[in-house]
Amino acid sequence: MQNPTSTTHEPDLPTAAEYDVVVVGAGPTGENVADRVVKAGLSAVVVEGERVGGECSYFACVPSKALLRPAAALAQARAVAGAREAVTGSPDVSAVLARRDAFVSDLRDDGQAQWLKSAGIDLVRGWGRLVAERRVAVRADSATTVLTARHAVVLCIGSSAVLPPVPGLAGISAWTSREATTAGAVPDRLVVLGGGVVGCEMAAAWSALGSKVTMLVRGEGLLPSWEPFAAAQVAEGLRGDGVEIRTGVAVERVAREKSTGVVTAFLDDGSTVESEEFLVATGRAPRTAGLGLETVGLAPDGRLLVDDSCRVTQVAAGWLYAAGDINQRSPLTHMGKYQARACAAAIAARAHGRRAEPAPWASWAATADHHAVPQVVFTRPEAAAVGRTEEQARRAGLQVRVVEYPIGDVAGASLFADGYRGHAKLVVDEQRSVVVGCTLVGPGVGELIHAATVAIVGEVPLERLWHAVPAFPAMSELWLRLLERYGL
Ligand SMILES: Cc1cc2nc3c(=O)[nH]c(=O)nc-3n(C[C@H](O)[C@H](O)[C@H](O)COP(=O)(O)OP(=O)(O)OC[C@H]3O[C@@H](n4cnc5c(N)ncnc54)[C@H](O)[C@@H]3O)c2cc1C
Ligand SMILES: NC(=O)c1ccc[n+]([C@@H]2O[C@H](COP(=O)([O-])OP(=O)(O)OC[C@H]3O[C@@H](n4cnc5c(N)ncnc54)[C@H](O)[C@@H]3O)[C@@H](O)[C@H]2O)c1
Repeated sequence: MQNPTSTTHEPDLPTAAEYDVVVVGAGPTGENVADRVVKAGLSAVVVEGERVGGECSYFACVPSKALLRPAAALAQARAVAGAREAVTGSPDVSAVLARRDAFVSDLRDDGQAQWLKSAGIDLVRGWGRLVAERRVAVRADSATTVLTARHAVVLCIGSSAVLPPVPGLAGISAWTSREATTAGAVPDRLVVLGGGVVGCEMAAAWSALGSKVTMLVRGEGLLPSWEPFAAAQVAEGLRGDGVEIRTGVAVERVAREKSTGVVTAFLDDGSTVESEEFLVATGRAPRTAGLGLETVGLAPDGRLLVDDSCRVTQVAAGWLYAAGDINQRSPLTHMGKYQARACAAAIAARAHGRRAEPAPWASWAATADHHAVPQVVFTRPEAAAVGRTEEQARRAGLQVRVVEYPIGDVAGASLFADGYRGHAKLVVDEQRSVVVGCTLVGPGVGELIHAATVAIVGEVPLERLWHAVPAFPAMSELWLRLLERYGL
């Protein structure tokens, strides 16, 4: 559409600029919204307060996987006779950290900023704040820029770690996922509070690099929203690597001894745990504080409710959107990028005068959020899931049938690793004869889960899935075995 217009006033007055779309936050979600609307012929500016690329690129997905991969590669080689003999020693810590640093570009965002430019997207650095309908003020270096959106403001500002109200926590320089993914040295001992995905992955990563890790978990086990067998096998893997997992415990207070730097956690069972570092991995919350939501009639720290096109339903006139972690629908990078594609399609369609009602599976509807959110936990063994667990499917009132299979019995798996251990569970909606959920645990299963995503999204009847023949001897022959066990 039109090119952005901009007016520069006296130095102490705000600079004003107008775009079709103003995106706040240049994480994976914001970058994709901007890219897609520009490709659709609209003008776009992205506002970023920290680094272009967001949490994912520097403090989350990328560095955590870079930390985890070397130990996984070693374990894979050690699982194959003939290769095992060539592998000696343990991971080279400084090489692992150097590779991690390279993956996060030493925390510099020049490359991603350059990509924005090459994609025709303007960048305004600074923290954005809503100041009125379709207006975002950005303050940086004592100057303020006011950006006006002709069609849409899209909030893609992500989430930040939640610190629970544990007495003493504020005074011990506790790690959050940011420190856990960027640390430059291996702590002798690390305590991890929380048994979710961050807790499990960081326990695996730092334990493999030589830290003595203790996980403090308030519930009965790890990964509470996963199939119990998957959580149990991840716990078994962590324990096998020397991680101590203490379940059913709460931390009453923490303190760091000044002279030694040692942190002591005092638990509700009367025991204590000491460590050099203490990682809080107890979930994340949207970064809505200070965003100026009240200036457009929303509660200042309130939850943003969105429809399937990510349009905020509490705001009249439909100009405000929220995509990615901020809307709490599916807080994962790939789902944020998916929402970005849907949201951008909706904005572009509406800008061109179409209603773009978010009907299920329309290109402007993030329908998969409700049915097929894949996730891989990169522990050893890996766990991968998509769709509903058996319990979730039953709670949803579906007529459920479950099929399970030991992945190690698949020829491809036994060739992949000697004595391969893994397990698969398929949840079938009997009424429609379609897969609604799948959970896999075992080495390399992260690469197998997409087949289940395709089956769920495509609502492929099992009788037709039968004709999707997996190659021999690949691990994906698991699909044949599952369908045979189902009775086909
Ligand atoms: C340790 C860890 C590991 C993870 N691993 C994975 C994984 O393997 N796979 C996966 O799919 N997901 C993973 N996640 C989740 C993933 O990081 C998030 O889902 C993803 O980053 C969300 O993207 P986003 O664009 O919505 O937000 P973010 O990546 O958080 O980006 C938001 C951006 O907005 C900016 N911003 C915020 N407020 C403002 C403002 N007012 N003005 C201007 N800019 C602002 C921020 O600086 C940031 O750059 C992980 C998370 C953690 C913590
Ligand atoms: N591989 C991946 O896909 C990946 C990796 C890391 C993070 N992530 C995403 O990042 C987000 C954050 O992950 P996370 O692990 O921090 O959150 P989470 O919600 O997955 O897990 C938090 C855990 O902390 C526990 N907890 C909460 N309050 C507590 C307290 N006061 N004391 C003790 N335990 C407490 C919860 O019971 C839960 O088990 C999630 O959306 C996750 O999916 C994804």
